[in-house]
Amino acid sequence: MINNPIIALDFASAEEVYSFLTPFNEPLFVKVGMELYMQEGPAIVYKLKEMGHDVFLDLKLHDIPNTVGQAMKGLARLGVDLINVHAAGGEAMMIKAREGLEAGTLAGKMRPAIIGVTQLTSTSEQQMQEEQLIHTSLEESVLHYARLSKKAGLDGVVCSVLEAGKIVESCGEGFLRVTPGIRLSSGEAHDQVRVATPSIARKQGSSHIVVGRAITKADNPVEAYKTIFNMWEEYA
Ligand SMILES: O=c1ccn([C@@H]2O[C@H](COP(=O)(O)O)[C@@H](O)[C@H]2O)c(=O)[nH]1
Repeated sequence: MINNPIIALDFASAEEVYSFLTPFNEPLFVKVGMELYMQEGPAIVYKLKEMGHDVFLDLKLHDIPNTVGQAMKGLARLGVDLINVHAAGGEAMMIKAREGLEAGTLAGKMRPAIIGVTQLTSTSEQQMQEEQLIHTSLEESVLHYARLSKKAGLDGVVCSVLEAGKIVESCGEGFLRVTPGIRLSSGEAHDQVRVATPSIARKQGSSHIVVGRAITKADNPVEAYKTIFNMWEEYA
């Protein structure tokens, strides 16, 4: 799996995706999230793979173990490169998710890497404590979910840049730290709380960054992508 910045294709239709991607003229690492998948279904994923892009299918599954396992078995057929579940679903759910992916992956193909969402990058410590009734620091909660994801045999986690370094120390360099909440220093945070620039992400231990609006809403998305790519690569 390449480690180029992952572009979040948060669009409402396939047409918008194609017109966004046309000026890039190169294979990218893209993310299909709930907004796009709920509108366009598996067809958009097949099409992006056919176009030569790496695909992160960000559906954040969270249900009972059997349901998630069976869903993953079906999703494995799409041939994506990276997929995720909510670590809050628990160890048994994550094990079933991984086993479902293994069972559904077509012969001769690699199973997608699977990662657990720890605490969303839009969550603050205060919100976590008050709304989830988790009485520890946000960092400790993220680390707990990272260790649990590793125990369940997952390949890494979604976390913010702020926790990435501690996860390397605790789970090792080979365990993925996929970090959304990426902004240029001049950029608006929008609904994100735990944010950082691409350079800080690289220095603090992210293995991958996910970037949506800083690219998709830029006046010149190709230029914005190049800027972010260069900041990310500079500290490799
Ligand atoms: O904790 C999480 C998990 C997933 N996301 C997703 O990443 C992108 C971020 O978009 P921006 O426009 O760069 O804020 C978006 O698709 C989220 O669903 C996340 O932000 N945080």
